Amino acid sequence: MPLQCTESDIRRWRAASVDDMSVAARVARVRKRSIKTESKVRLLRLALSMVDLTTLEGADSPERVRGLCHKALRPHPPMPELPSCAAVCVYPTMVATARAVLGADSPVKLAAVATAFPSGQLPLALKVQEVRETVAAGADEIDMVINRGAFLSGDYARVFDEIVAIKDACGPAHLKVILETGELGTLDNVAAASRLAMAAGGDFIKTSTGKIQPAATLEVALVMFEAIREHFLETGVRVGMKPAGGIRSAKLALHYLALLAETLGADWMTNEWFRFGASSLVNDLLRQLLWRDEGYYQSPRRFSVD
Ligand SMILES: O=C[C@H](O)COP(=O)(O)O
Repeated sequence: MPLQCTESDIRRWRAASVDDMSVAARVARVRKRSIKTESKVRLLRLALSMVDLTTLEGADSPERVRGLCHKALRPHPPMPELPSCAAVCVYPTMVATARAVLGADSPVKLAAVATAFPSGQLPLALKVQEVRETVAAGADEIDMVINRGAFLSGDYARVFDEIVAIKDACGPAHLKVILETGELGTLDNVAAASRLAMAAGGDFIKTSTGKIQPAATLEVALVMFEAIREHFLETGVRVGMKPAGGIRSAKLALHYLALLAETLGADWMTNEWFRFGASSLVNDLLRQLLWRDEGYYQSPRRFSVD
């Protein structure tokens, strides 16, 4: 029997209420924090190990995806001691190509967006079929989008049931549930959608597709961290978090990690439980790491294209 939600669950999610002022104040405090040199190097390396290196363009080609996989495996070949990225994230049509480069037991996971990414506007049966075929082609992780139309018109049960069906279609693959927070309008809605997605079985909750503005923000991430913390306290189930879209600087990545550390703590400070969805963050992390090593910033031309 598939997981079901009750009227009382829906009432609880709908009642989610966020104090926007206190969220803004906490984010402002984190932005002002400075991080000491040694911790900074450690955190830059950690951030590198947490990147889902992403390409989601109509112009994606097998060559581009192969290059992305090599970059994720070894972000800067002259420094083989650097960690690999957590995953590559591609469209379903590119999964077989990526798997051929990564190999069977890769340290870099293979994530694919599915469920008619980014709009999600396809009948559920076709979304389920897309997910099954994408996992069969070799994806370790599926990044699905929620049905925002249903969510915003108040049909929470439909959003819940779709996530349950997609989770079932994932089989052994991990499921990340993209809320597309830039379309949800309020932080209250972000909190409600986070709770709903976790209750429906999402292994991760993810902010955005990267196709809608605003994408990830620290404010939205804080609300989602708090929802994850409450879910863990209530159920004992740990859920991961993936801010995605618009995270391009090492400085911003470190702000996310500071917020993560003070909200969810050390247990979440690993790529098992936290990822950055980003197409062009890696080179700025590398520039900062090499600056620490060599004392000056490298030209972006020194690195392969993100
Ligand atoms: O999931 C990841 C996003 O699509 C990447 O967005 P970005 O190109 O703004 O880094």
